[in-house]
Amino acid sequence: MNVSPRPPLPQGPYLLVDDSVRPELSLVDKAQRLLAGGARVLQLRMKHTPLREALAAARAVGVLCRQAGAVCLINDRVDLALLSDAHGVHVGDEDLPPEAARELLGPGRYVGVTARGTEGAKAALAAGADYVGVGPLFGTTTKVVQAPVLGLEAFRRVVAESPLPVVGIGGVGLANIASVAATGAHGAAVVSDALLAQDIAERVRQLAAAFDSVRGTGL
Ligand SMILES: Cc1ncc(COP(=O)(O)OP(=O)(O)O)c(N)n1
Ligand SMILES: Cc1nc(C(=O)O)sc1CCOP(=O)(O)O
Ligand SMILES: [Mg+2]
Repeated sequence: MNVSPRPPLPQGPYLLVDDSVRPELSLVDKAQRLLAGGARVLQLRMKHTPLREALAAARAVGVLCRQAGAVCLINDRVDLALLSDAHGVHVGDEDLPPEAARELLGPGRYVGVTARGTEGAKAALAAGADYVGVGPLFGTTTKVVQAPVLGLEAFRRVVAESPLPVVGIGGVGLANIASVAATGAHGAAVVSDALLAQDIAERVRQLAAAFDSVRGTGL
């Protein structure tokens, strides 16, 4: 029985609204395009945006997500999540510890945590997380990650052993999202494959269709 006051995070593609990819597009524009394609989970990742602009973007994207019925998560910043009434945060090793994020956010919002393996996933559960972002699943040029690429087989083991839903991240795109879904992963986080597409909304539809084509088939 799910006794959590938070509904489970929607399954499938998990889209990042990242300020480092397609910087010529505003964060709000990116979010609108992703949501137009049916994105059900957005994470605002704003590593290069001044804090005041980041707060404004978080508030605007939060409104768009609520209108679309999508979950809005803020990368790193619990303060921005609270001020923008976001649905939650995603934190990693360099951010507030998940226990502190949970303390500030209370039981009604999501806390996602980065894990590099099964032990990290178990620790995240103990710290009050709702899901783990596990990567880098494949090679990525979006971020320099100080951890080895897992590959599908190691990732599959983490998914099988994790006590929390797993969202794979790093190099995920249309070419491989079905194989990520086939591991049993709850979600697949995508940055560049969606934002660099000529038609971002159409790419999100294609990503969701590819994920859904595997989900439930036991492949
Ligand atoms: C879904 C998801 N998983 C992992 C990460 C990485 O978060 P973190 O380790 O805090 O690194 P930065 O994104 O802050 O560079 C993520 N953002 N989302
Ligand atoms: C933000 C981030 N975190 C990662 C991790 O492994 O922790 S990989 C990553 C970037 C993912 O971008 P793309 O989908 O363009 O490969
Ligand atoms: Mg972080």
